[in-house]
Amino acid sequence: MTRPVKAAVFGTGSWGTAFGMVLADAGCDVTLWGRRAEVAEAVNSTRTNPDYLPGVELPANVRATTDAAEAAADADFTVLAVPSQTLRENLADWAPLLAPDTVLVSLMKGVELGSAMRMSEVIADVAKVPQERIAIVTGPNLAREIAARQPAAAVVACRDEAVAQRLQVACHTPYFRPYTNTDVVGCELGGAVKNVIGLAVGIADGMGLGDNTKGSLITRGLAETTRLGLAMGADPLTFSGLAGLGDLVATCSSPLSRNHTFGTNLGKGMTLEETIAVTKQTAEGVKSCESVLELARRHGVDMPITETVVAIVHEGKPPVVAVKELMSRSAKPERR
Ligand SMILES: NC(=O)C1=CN([C@@H]2O[C@H](COP(=O)(O)OP(=O)(O)OC[C@H]3O[C@@H](n4cnc5c(N)ncnc54)[C@H](O)[C@@H]3O)[C@@H](O)[C@H]2O)C=CC1
Ligand SMILES: O=C(CO)COP(=O)(O)O
Repeated sequence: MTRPVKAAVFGTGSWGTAFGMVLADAGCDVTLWGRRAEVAEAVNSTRTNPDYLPGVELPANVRATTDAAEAAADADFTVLAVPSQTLRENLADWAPLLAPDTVLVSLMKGVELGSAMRMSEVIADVAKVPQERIAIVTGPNLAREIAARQPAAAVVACRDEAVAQRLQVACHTPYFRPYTNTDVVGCELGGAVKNVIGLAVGIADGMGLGDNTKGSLITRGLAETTRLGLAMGADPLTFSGLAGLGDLVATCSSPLSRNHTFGTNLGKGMTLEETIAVTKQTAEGVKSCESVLELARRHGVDMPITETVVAIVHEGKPPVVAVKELMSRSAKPERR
């Protein structure tokens, strides 16, 4: 008899835990690694993660540990679900513990500050594994909705299509429908930049602006994401798929999105410090807007919405002034 697929999930935040549940529902044996003993204990003794997914009962084939070696042992898939800006440091500790042929799976939607590396690049750099053994999961997947087993589609991307297909099987459930893609660059950029556009839409919502503004920001946000993607070798069609438009729509529409909510608080007039103080979870766009802008500059790509978000979040530009400036840019054809 073959043994069940084994998955280790590093990070017991809301998405690590919810995706662990998806893998378990798909038949995998799942071990969550968490930093805090009380979270691991709660998962093992009450089958819940009260800090991150209160009220959600986890399947019996999910357990948790604070011992990284124990989590990593024999894992077919090693899933990484920590904040993008701590991944390098975290993975440096875990790399010596990884099972020899494990596939590393990134759930993260950010770009590293300083290096402007995508998460799959950070993984390759730190764990010294080829891109063919690195996959990502992305798409419109708000953790709380997935944890409620509401239907959603997703993308599993890997340069090696056979590896993407293995992961697709490992996380396919009646409520979670993953599609494969080999355009890792496009899928990762879609996930990271949608957080920046989610901040912009949140700011507009907080200012009391309506759905025309939202529709315009989503569409022009997708246009600047696609421009960057093309310059970086991505397939432009990826951006009209789940990793692009799909995730952008979910994030920009939902009060469950931390990036959207963060932007809304700023748009209502809270300062950056006040907004950070009330944000208990990772809002990747707050830091990644700077690394996305760095990528845009390196590749000579115009990303006016991203630039505006950086100016509001990090340079203290008042949203009202920023909107005026964005609207008074020189007129141009839509497709350029
Ligand atoms: N929550 C969601 O709906 C979704 C989140 N994502 C992405 O997944 C990634 C993780 O997000 P969430 O789980 O939602 O975040 P979260 O804020 O809920 O959890 C983050 C986890 O990382 C841990 N952590 C924080 N700092 C750490 C450090 N220095 N070292 C080790 N662990 C640390 C926290 O203890 C927590 O377990 C992000 O990149 C996010 O963009 C992607 C899709 C959906
Ligand atoms: O990526 C997400 C949904 O797909 C979650 O968005 P937030 O990180 O903004 O909550």
